[in-house]
Amino acid sequence: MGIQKVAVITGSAQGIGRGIAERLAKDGFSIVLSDLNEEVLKETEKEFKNKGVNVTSFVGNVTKPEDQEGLVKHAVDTFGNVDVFINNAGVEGQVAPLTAVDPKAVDFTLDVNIKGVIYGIKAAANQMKKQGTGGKIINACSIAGQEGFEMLGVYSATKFAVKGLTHVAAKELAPFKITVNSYCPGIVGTGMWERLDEKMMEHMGTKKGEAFAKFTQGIALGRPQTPEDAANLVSFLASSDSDYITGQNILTDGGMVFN
Ligand SMILES: NC(=O)C1=CN([C@@H]2O[C@H](COP(=O)(O)OP(=O)(O)OC[C@H]3O[C@@H](n4cnc5c(N)ncnc54)[C@H](O)[C@@H]3O)[C@@H](O)[C@H]2O)C=CC1
Ligand SMILES: CC(=O)C(C)=O
Repeated sequence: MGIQKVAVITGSAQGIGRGIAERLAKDGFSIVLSDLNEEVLKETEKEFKNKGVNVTSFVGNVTKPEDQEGLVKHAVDTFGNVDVFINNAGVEGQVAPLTAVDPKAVDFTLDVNIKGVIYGIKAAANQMKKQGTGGKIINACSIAGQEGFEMLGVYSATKFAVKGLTHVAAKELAPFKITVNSYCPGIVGTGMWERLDEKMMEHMGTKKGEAFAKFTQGIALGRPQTPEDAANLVSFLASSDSDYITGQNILTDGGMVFN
């Protein structure tokens, strides 16, 4: 193999982001992990190092443009360049009908899920343009970016925004051979769904585990998704096999939302 390509993944201390980082490491990338949660991030970095992965980490908040610039700078200082940048970090925010949304929760969810992706695209694309060798920007969308889900109105709106940003960035960056796509997972058993399940207890009158089970019943393939399932798609989007694909928001949900 030639020079190792470099992949940066936000929100990669745990959950889907960690699964993506593990897969891209197996695919031969040098890995830049990044997260707000320093403790879990450092533990994950240690585990990757113990497995022989060429890895570094950066503590950062995706809502802060200066952190996104710092993340890219850290990747370049450590490994020389950025080939793939994955805007994975996201939050579920409040679970509530639109008649009960809390303005602070709205701001928080929009900040992380929309502004975080905008600033990530900006920092990554400017670096890739400077390098002049193209690149791949990959965003975390969701089934909720393809169909609105009740009680998840604000979250759904942010994921529809990610879908739109993916279209725009793909058009603007195509002249520089930078492709921009998103992965749209379904019901993935991570910390996010543990919290969603708990928050839904209040509004749906469910017991622990019941909301997750109810949503899972809607999956044609009959099982919840794993981070590895989502990472399989991201691996393809990060590879040269996806070179002729841009501006697409691709479902990986076991058959839940049908386009
Ligand atoms: N879990 C699911 O069922 C689905 C998740 N997604 C999306 O996939 C992405 C990853 O989700 P999960 O791994 O399930 O979530 P998670 O909550 O398990 O992990 C998210 C990670 O992002 C980090 N993070 C949160 N806010 C951050 C910020 N401001 N700056 C930097 N890091 C931050 C957290 O510390 C955490 O390590 C999110 O964008 C989510 O919306 C999409 C569809 C389904
Ligand atoms: C977390 C998420 O995107 C859904 C709809 O499950």
